[in-house]
Amino acid sequence: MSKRALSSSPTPQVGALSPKRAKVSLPSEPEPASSAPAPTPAPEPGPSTRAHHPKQHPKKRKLPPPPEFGSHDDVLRSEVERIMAAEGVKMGWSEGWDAPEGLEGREMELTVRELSSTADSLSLLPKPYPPWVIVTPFALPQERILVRIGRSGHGHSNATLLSVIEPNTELRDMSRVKCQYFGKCAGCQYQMLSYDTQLDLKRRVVIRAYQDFSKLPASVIPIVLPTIGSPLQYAYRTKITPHFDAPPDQRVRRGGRKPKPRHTEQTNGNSGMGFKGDWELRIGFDQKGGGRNVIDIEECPIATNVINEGLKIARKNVQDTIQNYTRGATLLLRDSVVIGAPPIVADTQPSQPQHLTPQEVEAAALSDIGVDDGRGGTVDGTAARLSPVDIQTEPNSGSVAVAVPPVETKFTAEIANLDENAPTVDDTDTATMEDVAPEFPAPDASAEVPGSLDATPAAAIQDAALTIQEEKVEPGKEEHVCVTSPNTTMYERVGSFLFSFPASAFFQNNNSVLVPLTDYVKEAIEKATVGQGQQHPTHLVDAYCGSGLFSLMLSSSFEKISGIDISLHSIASAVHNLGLNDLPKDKFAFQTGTASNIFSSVSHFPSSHTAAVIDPPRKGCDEPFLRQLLDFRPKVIVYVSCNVHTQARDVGWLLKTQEEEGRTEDNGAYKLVSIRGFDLFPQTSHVESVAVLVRS
Ligand SMILES: C[S@@+](CC[C@H](N)C(=O)[O-])C[C@H]1O[C@@H](n2cnc3c(N)ncnc32)[C@H](O)[C@@H]1O
Repeated sequence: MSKRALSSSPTPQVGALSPKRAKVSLPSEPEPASSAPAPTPAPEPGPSTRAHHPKQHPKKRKLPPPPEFGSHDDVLRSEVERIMAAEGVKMGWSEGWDAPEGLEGREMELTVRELSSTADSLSLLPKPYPPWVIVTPFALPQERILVRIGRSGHGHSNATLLSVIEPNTELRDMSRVKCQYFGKCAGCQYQMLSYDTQLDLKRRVVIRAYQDFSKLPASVIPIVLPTIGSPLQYAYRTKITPHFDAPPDQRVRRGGRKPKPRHTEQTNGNSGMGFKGDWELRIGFDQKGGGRNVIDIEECPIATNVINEGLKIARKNVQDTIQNYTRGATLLLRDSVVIGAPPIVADTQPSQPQHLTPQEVEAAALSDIGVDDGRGGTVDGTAARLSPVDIQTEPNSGSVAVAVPPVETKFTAEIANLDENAPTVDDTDTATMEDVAPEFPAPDASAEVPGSLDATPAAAIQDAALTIQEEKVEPGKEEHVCVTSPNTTMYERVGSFLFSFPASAFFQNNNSVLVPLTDYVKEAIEKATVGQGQQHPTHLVDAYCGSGLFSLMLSSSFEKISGIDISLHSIASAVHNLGLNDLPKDKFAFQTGTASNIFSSVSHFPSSHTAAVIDPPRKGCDEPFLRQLLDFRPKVIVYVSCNVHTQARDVGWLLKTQEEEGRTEDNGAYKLVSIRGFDLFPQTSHVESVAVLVRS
């Protein structure tokens, strides 16, 4: 791909790219909303259009608080401010809230200026409008597009793409699109692009993140290396969480009150289920820019085959029992390997609904990647409600609904902490392996107990809610099942290692790239030490270790390994995974607790011979952790993150703070030696970033 194809020229040379002028029909072009104001032609340049210039609002508007650092909205804010600054308009958070008058509801043609790190196209209103950015999903740089302008925000208005009048044929090829919902669903943004282009775009996201969010001078930021691609670009996701609403006439809030019907609710006049009024059950994901609208999704091509098979059955279960729901809920579907099991017979008998504890929600929601829905998901993804990859956190509940349809009994998918005896995770709790292992929840009698080598994994994986045997098992390959119950023990194989964890817990969602990713981390540590003529570190600190992915995958290179995670279940799994993989338990120490607690327990580790792998959730590390990391001074730090913006902030903090404290290269200051993206999320704008810091 030429560099120009992605460039951000304010006056794009559309003709030079000889784009076809044929209009591109999007596979799922949004229908014009009937309530939208009548389209108004874009103003002709000239004095007669002055009425469209922004006016001061007579009354002062109450501004929303600035977005959370590194969130979708924060990244968009930064990009809008950069474009406005290039147009001579400097904006702090309190400026730039007055959109040109009469813009909302207008249809107009625009030329896309560039693609944001949130995968939205950014255009400027044509002259004689004042500088004002229009944010339109699913359009590409230099394309001429027809949009309908929607709500405005800080320095910008959101728009719906109605058609691509003049496509960028260097980038866009609609025959690449594999999903019938593309262009509507909030999950994927990049299916029309070649995979190489996707990887280039992700590299650019990493570059911009370090430029704009690290506060570091360009001189200390190394050249960002090319993004490593995912071996699978479709059928890779091992977890999806579609959701649905309860029928309006059945909905009950906590306390028994009936909620008001939502204005955005779409009706078709034919529920076919005997409900009063017009309502249609939709089980799926958020519509991009569609408020709370859910798109009914029958299959998701980025999810594995076994998940798509599971989705069919889970959807049928919900359709057959929707009359029992008084609240909406979220389905959990995860792909698990079957370990040494006889074929598991599909059991589609629904069981009672299950709920996660707030601790499980925190661990799961904070650590998962969210898909941007253009409505401002927070850093931890919890506010990006209805996306394909989020566990849904119900407002004010602190728990997650997992829709396992009930039989006969009417129930409220009430999101309360039912499990009062659930183990609590206190920040100061630093239980040892022995402490946590017995508390691992054994969802059913056949479930295995961590630490026990006599477990019967095949039985443990039997999912009361739904198990589906994958139809075709290629010779030499393992069987997979679709797990829907949060307490079921999952299995994933990564290289020669086997990992188990409860279905409610965090595990990376693209298995196909985990060997390249963990190999890369291993080699980065080696390169930074042995490659520089030094000794390989003997000790490993694995902060935010989950169920032990990095600890186990890197174990052959270290003598002692210590891991910490806030999730009790993940730590119990990490301990159990040692046994599953025949690893010596005395080499490892896993503990539950907040990440900064790791340092007091590794004071005996020789810091000059210690490597630290840190892999926090999207919100990044907190300052107490970074402070102690800096004081502990491991020889190498490998920072892995699914949010490069918070990673850039944290790396910036480390380098700036050591400088303020008088560290230089001569007296052991860290140097940022490499940054590289990994594509764990093909077809989406998300990127995993790996930054390596080494001290002298
Ligand atoms: C992105 S996941 C990484 C897990 C693991 N490294 C892996 O790759 O499977 C982040 C992990 O951080 C944990 N976590 C979240 N907040 C934490 C905190 N304050 N202290 C320690 N762990 C935390 C979550 O439970 C989750 O397991």
